[in-house]
Amino acid sequence: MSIKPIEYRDGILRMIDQRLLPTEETWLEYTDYREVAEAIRSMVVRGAPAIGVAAAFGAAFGARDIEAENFEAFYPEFEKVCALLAATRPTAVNLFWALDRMKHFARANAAYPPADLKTGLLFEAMAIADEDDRLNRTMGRHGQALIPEQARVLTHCNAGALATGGYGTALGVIRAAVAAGKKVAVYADETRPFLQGSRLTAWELQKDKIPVTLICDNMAGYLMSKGEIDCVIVGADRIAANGDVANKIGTYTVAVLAKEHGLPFYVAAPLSTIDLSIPDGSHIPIEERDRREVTHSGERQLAPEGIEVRNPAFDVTPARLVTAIITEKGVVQGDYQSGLQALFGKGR
Ligand SMILES: CSC[C@H]1O[C@H](OP(=O)(O)O)[C@H](O)[C@@H]1O
Repeated sequence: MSIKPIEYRDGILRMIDQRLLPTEETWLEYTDYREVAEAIRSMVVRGAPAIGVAAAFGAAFGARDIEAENFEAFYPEFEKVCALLAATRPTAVNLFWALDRMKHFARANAAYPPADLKTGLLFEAMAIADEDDRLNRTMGRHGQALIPEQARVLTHCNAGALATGGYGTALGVIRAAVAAGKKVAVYADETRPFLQGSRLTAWELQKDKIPVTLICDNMAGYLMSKGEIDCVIVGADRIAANGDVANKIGTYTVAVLAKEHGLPFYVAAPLSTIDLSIPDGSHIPIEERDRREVTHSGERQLAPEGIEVRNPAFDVTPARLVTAIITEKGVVQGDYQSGLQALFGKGR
Protein backbone atom coordinates (compact mmCIF):
# COMPACT_ATOMS: atom_id res chain seq x y z
CA MET A 1 0.00 0.00 0.00
CA SER A 2 2.52 2.60 1.27
CA ILE A 3 0.33 5.66 0.91
CA LYS A 4 2.01 8.90 -0.16
CA PRO A 5 0.95 11.44 2.52
CA ILE A 6 2.10 14.38 0.37
CA GLU A 7 1.33 14.90 -3.32
CA TYR A 8 2.28 17.85 -5.54
CA ARG A 9 0.50 18.54 -8.82
CA ASP A 10 -0.08 21.68 -10.92
CA GLY A 11 0.89 24.18 -8.26
CA ILE A 12 -1.07 22.52 -5.46
CA LEU A 13 0.35 20.55 -2.52
CA ARG A 14 -2.10 17.97 -1.18
CA MET A 15 -1.51 16.45 2.27
CA ILE A 16 -3.64 13.95 4.13
CA ASP A 17 -4.77 15.39 7.46
CA GLN A 18 -3.09 12.92 9.83
CA ARG A 19 -4.92 14.41 12.80
CA LEU A 20 -8.17 12.85 11.53
CA LEU A 21 -6.88 9.33 10.80
CA PRO A 22 -7.88 6.56 11.15
CA THR A 23 -11.56 7.43 10.96
CA GLU A 24 -11.37 10.17 8.31
CA GLU A 25 -9.21 10.24 5.16
CA THR A 26 -9.32 13.96 4.39
CA TRP A 27 -6.88 15.62 1.99
CA LEU A 28 -6.08 19.30 2.42
CA GLU A 29 -4.74 21.56 -0.36
CA TYR A 30 -1.95 24.12 0.06
CA THR A 31 -0.55 26.86 -2.14
CA ASP A 32 0.90 29.25 0.45
CA TYR A 33 4.05 28.75 2.55
CA ARG A 34 2.45 30.16 5.67
CA GLU A 35 -0.35 27.59 5.43
CA VAL A 36 2.25 24.82 4.96
CA ALA A 37 4.06 26.08 8.06
CA GLU A 38 0.85 25.85 10.08
CA ALA A 39 0.24 22.34 8.73
CA ILE A 40 3.64 21.28 10.06
CA ARG A 41 3.15 23.05 13.40
CA SER A 42 -0.35 21.57 13.93
CA MET A 43 0.75 18.09 12.74
CA VAL A 44 -1.53 17.83 9.74
CA VAL A 45 1.73 16.44 8.37
CA ARG A 46 4.25 14.92 10.79
CA GLY A 47 7.20 12.57 10.84
CA ALA A 48 10.72 13.81 10.33
CA PRO A 49 11.19 13.08 6.58
CA ALA A 50 7.62 14.11 5.72
CA ILE A 51 8.14 17.40 7.58
CA GLY A 52 11.24 18.01 5.45
CA VAL A 53 9.35 17.31 2.22
CA ALA A 54 6.46 19.59 3.22
CA ALA A 55 8.86 22.38 4.21
CA ALA A 56 10.68 22.11 0.87
CA PHE A 57 7.43 22.65 -1.03
CA GLY A 58 6.52 25.44 1.39
CA ALA A 59 9.83 27.13 0.60
CA ALA A 60 9.19 26.75 -3.14
CA PHE A 61 5.74 28.34 -2.72
CA GLY A 62 7.25 31.19 -0.73
CA ALA A 63 9.90 31.74 -3.41
CA ARG A 64 7.20 31.85 -6.10
CA ASP A 65 5.57 34.86 -4.40
CA ILE A 66 8.75 36.95 -3.97
CA GLU A 67 8.86 39.93 -6.32
CA ALA A 68 12.52 40.62 -7.08
CA GLU A 69 14.44 41.83 -10.12
CA ASN A 70 17.66 40.05 -9.15
CA PHE A 71 19.17 37.52 -6.74
CA GLU A 72 20.37 40.21 -4.35
CA ALA A 73 16.78 41.30 -3.83
CA PHE A 74 15.38 37.76 -3.96
CA TYR A 75 17.58 35.85 -1.51
CA PRO A 76 17.04 37.85 1.72
CA GLU A 77 13.27 37.43 1.23
CA PHE A 78 13.73 33.72 0.56
CA GLU A 79 15.71 33.39 3.79
CA LYS A 80 12.73 34.92 5.64
CA VAL A 81 10.41 32.31 4.09
CA CYS A 82 12.73 29.52 5.21
CA ALA A 83 13.06 31.03 8.71
CA LEU A 84 9.29 31.00 9.17
CA LEU A 85 9.13 27.34 8.14
CA ALA A 86 12.14 26.51 10.35
CA ALA A 87 10.32 27.93 13.39
CA THR A 88 7.51 25.36 13.19
CA ARG A 89 9.04 22.41 15.09
CA PRO A 90 12.53 22.22 16.67
CA THR A 91 13.48 18.54 16.98
CA ALA A 92 13.31 16.79 13.59
CA VAL A 93 16.54 17.80 11.85
CA ASN A 94 15.07 16.83 8.44
CA LEU A 95 13.16 20.12 8.54
CA PHE A 96 16.38 22.11 8.71
CA TRP A 97 18.20 19.77 6.32
CA ALA A 98 15.51 20.32 3.68
CA LEU A 99 15.45 24.10 4.13
CA ASP A 100 19.25 24.28 4.04
CA ARG A 101 19.19 22.28 0.82
CA MET A 102 16.67 24.69 -0.71
CA LYS A 103 18.80 27.69 0.32
CA HIS A 104 21.91 26.00 -1.03
CA PHE A 105 20.14 25.38 -4.33
CA ALA A 106 19.20 29.05 -4.54
CA ARG A 107 22.75 30.24 -3.87
CA ALA A 108 24.21 27.71 -6.30
CA ASN A 109 21.91 29.03 -9.05
CA ALA A 110 22.11 32.73 -8.21
CA ALA A 111 23.17 33.54 -11.75
CA TYR A 112 19.78 32.59 -13.13
CA PRO A 113 16.95 35.13 -13.36
CA PRO A 114 14.59 34.91 -10.36
CA ALA A 115 11.80 33.49 -12.54
CA ASP A 116 13.98 30.54 -13.58
CA LEU A 117 15.33 30.13 -10.04
CA LYS A 118 11.79 29.83 -8.70
CA THR A 119 11.05 27.03 -11.14
CA GLY A 120 14.27 25.31 -10.16
CA LEU A 121 13.36 25.50 -6.47
CA LEU A 122 10.07 23.76 -7.17
CA PHE A 123 11.89 20.99 -9.00
CA GLU A 124 14.33 20.72 -6.06
CA ALA A 125 11.40 20.18 -3.68
CA MET A 126 10.04 17.49 -6.00
CA ALA A 127 13.49 15.87 -6.06
CA ILE A 128 13.60 15.79 -2.25
CA ALA A 129 10.22 14.04 -2.20
CA ASP A 130 11.20 11.48 -4.84
CA GLU A 131 14.59 10.79 -3.21
CA ASP A 132 12.98 10.16 0.17
CA ASP A 133 10.83 7.35 -1.20
CA ARG A 134 13.79 5.74 -3.03
CA LEU A 135 16.11 6.05 -0.01
CA ASN A 136 13.57 4.44 2.30
CA ARG A 137 13.19 1.43 0.00
CA THR A 138 16.98 1.00 -0.06
CA MET A 139 17.07 1.37 3.73
CA GLY A 140 14.39 -1.28 3.99
CA ARG A 141 16.50 -3.75 2.07
CA HIS A 142 19.50 -3.12 4.32
CA GLY A 143 17.46 -3.35 7.49
CA GLN A 144 15.38 -6.41 6.70
CA ALA A 145 18.51 -8.55 6.90
CA LEU A 146 18.43 -7.96 10.66
CA ILE A 147 14.87 -9.25 11.02
CA PRO A 148 14.57 -12.99 11.79
CA GLU A 149 12.62 -15.28 9.43
CA GLN A 150 9.82 -15.25 11.99
CA ALA A 151 9.69 -12.11 14.08
CA ARG A 152 7.41 -10.37 16.54
CA VAL A 153 8.52 -6.76 16.17
CA LEU A 154 7.57 -3.94 18.54
CA THR A 155 7.49 -0.44 17.15
CA HIS A 156 6.75 2.93 18.75
CA CYS A 157 4.99 5.91 17.19
CA ASN A 158 4.68 6.00 13.40
CA ALA A 159 7.76 5.78 11.25
CA GLY A 160 5.83 4.59 8.25
CA ALA A 161 4.57 5.84 4.91
CA LEU A 162 2.73 8.65 6.70
CA ALA A 163 5.97 9.92 8.27
CA THR A 164 7.93 9.85 5.03
CA GLY A 165 7.60 10.15 1.27
CA GLY A 166 5.56 6.98 1.20
CA TYR A 167 7.40 3.81 2.23
CA GLY A 168 8.55 4.40 5.79
CA THR A 169 11.74 4.04 7.75
CA ALA A 170 11.02 1.62 10.60
CA LEU A 171 7.90 0.38 8.82
CA GLY A 172 9.89 0.37 5.59
CA VAL A 173 12.20 -2.23 7.13
CA ILE A 174 9.14 -4.23 8.18
CA ARG A 175 7.63 -3.93 4.67
CA ALA A 176 10.92 -5.09 3.15
CA ALA A 177 11.11 -8.06 5.54
CA VAL A 178 7.58 -9.10 4.57
CA ALA A 179 8.45 -8.65 0.90
CA ALA A 180 11.47 -10.93 1.48
CA GLY A 181 9.07 -13.62 2.63
CA LYS A 182 9.64 -13.28 6.36
CA LYS A 183 6.80 -13.95 8.79
CA VAL A 184 6.52 -10.65 10.65
CA ALA A 185 3.95 -9.73 13.28
CA VAL A 186 4.02 -6.16 14.54
CA TYR A 187 3.14 -4.91 18.02
CA ALA A 188 2.33 -1.21 17.78
CA ASP A 189 2.56 1.00 20.86
CA GLU A 190 -0.40 3.38 20.90
CA THR A 191 2.10 6.19 21.64
CA ARG A 192 0.37 8.67 23.87
CA PRO A 193 -0.48 11.47 23.83
CA PHE A 194 -0.81 12.04 20.05
CA LEU A 195 -1.48 8.33 19.41
CA GLN A 196 0.56 7.98 16.23
CA GLY A 197 0.75 4.26 16.88
CA SER A 198 -2.93 3.46 17.33
CA ARG A 199 -4.14 6.03 14.79
CA LEU A 200 -1.44 5.81 12.10
CA THR A 201 0.78 2.71 12.38
CA ALA A 202 -2.12 0.36 13.05
CA TRP A 203 -4.02 1.96 10.15
CA GLU A 204 -1.10 1.65 7.73
CA LEU A 205 -0.25 -1.97 8.57
CA GLN A 206 -3.90 -3.07 8.54
CA LYS A 207 -4.21 -1.61 5.02
CA ASP A 208 -1.04 -3.48 4.03
CA LYS A 209 -2.46 -6.67 5.57
CA ILE A 210 0.64 -6.95 7.78
CA PRO A 211 -0.36 -8.58 11.10
CA VAL A 212 -0.47 -5.83 13.73
CA THR A 213 -1.50 -5.87 17.38
CA LEU A 214 -2.19 -2.61 19.18
CA ILE A 215 -0.93 -2.28 22.75
CA CYS A 216 -0.95 0.49 25.31
CA ASP A 217 2.49 2.01 25.92
CA ASN A 218 2.58 0.53 29.45
CA MET A 219 2.20 -3.04 28.11
CA ALA A 220 5.54 -3.29 26.24
CA GLY A 221 7.52 -4.41 29.30
CA TYR A 222 5.02 -7.11 30.22
CA LEU A 223 5.04 -8.60 26.69
CA MET A 224 8.84 -8.57 26.64
CA SER A 225 8.93 -10.32 30.02
CA LYS A 226 6.62 -13.02 28.64
CA GLY A 227 8.95 -13.59 25.68
CA GLU A 228 6.39 -12.26 23.18
CA ILE A 229 8.69 -9.73 21.47
CA ASP A 230 11.75 -10.62 19.40
CA CYS A 231 13.07 -7.15 18.54
CA VAL A 232 12.22 -3.46 18.48
CA ILE A 233 12.47 -1.06 15.54
CA VAL A 234 11.73 2.66 15.62
CA GLY A 235 12.33 5.77 13.53
CA ALA A 236 14.21 8.88 14.57
CA ASP A 237 13.92 12.63 14.45
CA ARG A 238 17.55 13.49 15.03
CA ILE A 239 20.66 11.34 15.57
CA ALA A 240 23.73 12.99 17.11
CA ALA A 241 27.29 12.27 15.99
CA ASN A 242 27.81 9.75 18.82
CA GLY A 243 24.66 7.78 17.93
CA ASP A 244 22.31 9.21 20.57
CA VAL A 245 18.79 9.12 19.09
CA ALA A 246 15.94 11.59 19.56
CA ASN A 247 12.60 10.03 18.78
CA LYS A 248 9.00 10.13 19.96
CA ILE A 249 8.52 10.35 23.71
CA GLY A 250 8.50 6.86 25.17
CA THR A 251 11.20 5.52 22.86
CA TYR A 252 13.83 5.75 25.60
CA THR A 253 11.58 3.74 27.92
CA VAL A 254 11.21 1.02 25.28
CA ALA A 255 14.98 0.99 24.73
CA VAL A 256 15.63 0.48 28.45
CA LEU A 257 13.08 -2.34 28.52
CA ALA A 258 14.66 -3.95 25.44
CA LYS A 259 18.08 -3.83 27.12
CA GLU A 260 16.65 -5.37 30.28
CA HIS A 261 15.20 -8.23 28.26
CA GLY A 262 18.19 -8.72 25.94
CA LEU A 263 16.25 -7.71 22.82
CA PRO A 264 17.78 -5.93 19.79
CA PHE A 265 16.75 -2.26 19.55
CA TYR A 266 17.04 -0.97 15.98
CA VAL A 267 16.73 2.59 14.69
CA ALA A 268 15.93 3.22 11.02
CA ALA A 269 16.65 6.69 9.67
CA PRO A 270 17.95 8.33 6.47
CA LEU A 271 21.18 10.33 6.45
CA SER A 272 19.02 13.48 6.47
CA THR A 273 18.13 12.61 10.09
CA ILE A 274 21.76 12.39 11.21
CA ASP A 275 23.14 15.64 12.63
CA LEU A 276 26.93 15.40 12.80
CA SER A 277 27.07 19.04 13.92
CA ILE A 278 26.10 18.01 17.47
CA PRO A 279 28.33 15.70 19.52
CA ASP A 280 25.64 13.98 21.58
CA GLY A 281 21.93 13.90 22.39
CA SER A 282 22.14 16.55 25.12
CA HIS A 283 22.31 19.16 22.34
CA ILE A 284 19.05 18.06 20.66
CA PRO A 285 16.20 20.53 21.28
CA ILE A 286 13.14 18.74 22.62
CA GLU A 287 9.79 20.13 21.56
CA GLU A 288 7.28 20.75 24.36
CA ARG A 289 3.79 20.63 22.93
CA ASP A 290 0.40 21.96 24.04
CA ARG A 291 -0.85 20.68 27.41
CA ARG A 292 -4.22 19.91 25.82
CA GLU A 293 -2.69 16.93 23.98
CA VAL A 294 -2.35 15.32 27.43
CA THR A 295 -5.46 16.60 29.21
CA HIS A 296 -7.94 15.95 26.39
CA SER A 297 -8.88 13.34 23.83
CA GLY A 298 -10.56 15.47 21.23
CA GLU A 299 -13.23 17.39 23.15
CA ARG A 300 -13.27 14.92 26.07
CA GLN A 301 -11.43 16.18 29.15
CA LEU A 302 -9.28 13.50 30.81
CA ALA A 303 -7.73 15.47 33.68
CA PRO A 304 -8.80 18.09 36.25
CA GLU A 305 -8.92 21.73 35.22
CA GLY A 306 -5.67 23.58 35.82
CA ILE A 307 -3.58 20.47 36.52
CA GLU A 308 0.14 20.87 35.98
CA VAL A 309 1.20 19.12 32.75
CA ARG A 310 4.47 18.25 30.99
CA ASN A 311 4.32 17.30 27.31
CA PRO A 312 7.81 16.75 25.83
CA ALA A 313 7.16 15.32 22.36
CA PHE A 314 10.51 13.51 22.15
CA ASP A 315 13.14 11.88 24.30
CA VAL A 316 16.75 10.85 23.72
CA THR A 317 17.91 7.23 23.70
CA PRO A 318 21.63 6.98 24.47
CA ALA A 319 23.71 5.19 21.85
CA ARG A 320 24.63 2.44 24.34
CA LEU A 321 21.03 1.22 24.17
CA VAL A 322 20.95 1.16 20.34
CA THR A 323 21.84 -2.18 18.74
CA ALA A 324 22.13 -0.81 15.19
CA ILE A 325 21.28 2.24 13.12
CA ILE A 326 19.85 1.35 9.71
CA THR A 327 20.28 3.86 6.89
CA GLU A 328 20.05 3.94 3.10
CA LYS A 329 23.85 3.65 3.01
CA GLY A 330 23.97 0.58 5.22
CA VAL A 331 23.82 -0.53 8.84
CA VAL A 332 26.02 0.97 11.55
CA GLN A 333 26.75 -0.93 14.76
CA GLY A 334 29.15 -0.46 17.67
CA ASP A 335 31.31 2.60 17.12
CA TYR A 336 28.67 5.08 15.98
CA GLN A 337 31.04 8.06 16.08
CA SER A 338 33.16 6.77 13.18
CA GLY A 339 30.46 4.60 11.63
CA LEU A 340 28.07 7.50 11.10
CA GLN A 341 30.86 9.74 9.85
CA ALA A 342 31.86 7.07 7.32
CA LEU A 343 28.32 6.96 5.90
CA PHE A 344 28.72 10.52 4.66
CA GLY A 345 31.94 9.58 2.96
CA LYS A 346 29.90 7.20 0.79
CA GLY A 347 28.09 10.12 -0.85
CA ARG A 348 24.28 10.42 -0.94
C1 LIG B 1 10.26 8.49 10.16
S1 LIG B 1 10.40 9.72 11.34
C2 LIG B 1 9.01 9.46 12.30
C3 LIG B 1 9.18 10.05 13.65
O1 LIG B 1 8.49 11.30 13.74
C4 LIG B 1 7.56 11.19 14.78
O2 LIG B 1 7.35 12.39 15.47
P1 LIG B 1 6.04 13.28 15.14
O3 LIG B 1 4.91 12.33 14.88
O4 LIG B 1 5.86 14.12 16.39
O5 LIG B 1 6.42 14.11 13.94
C5 LIG B 1 8.13 10.15 15.68
O6 LIG B 1 9.17 10.62 16.46
C6 LIG B 1 8.58 9.14 14.66
O7 LIG B 1 9.46 8.18 15.09
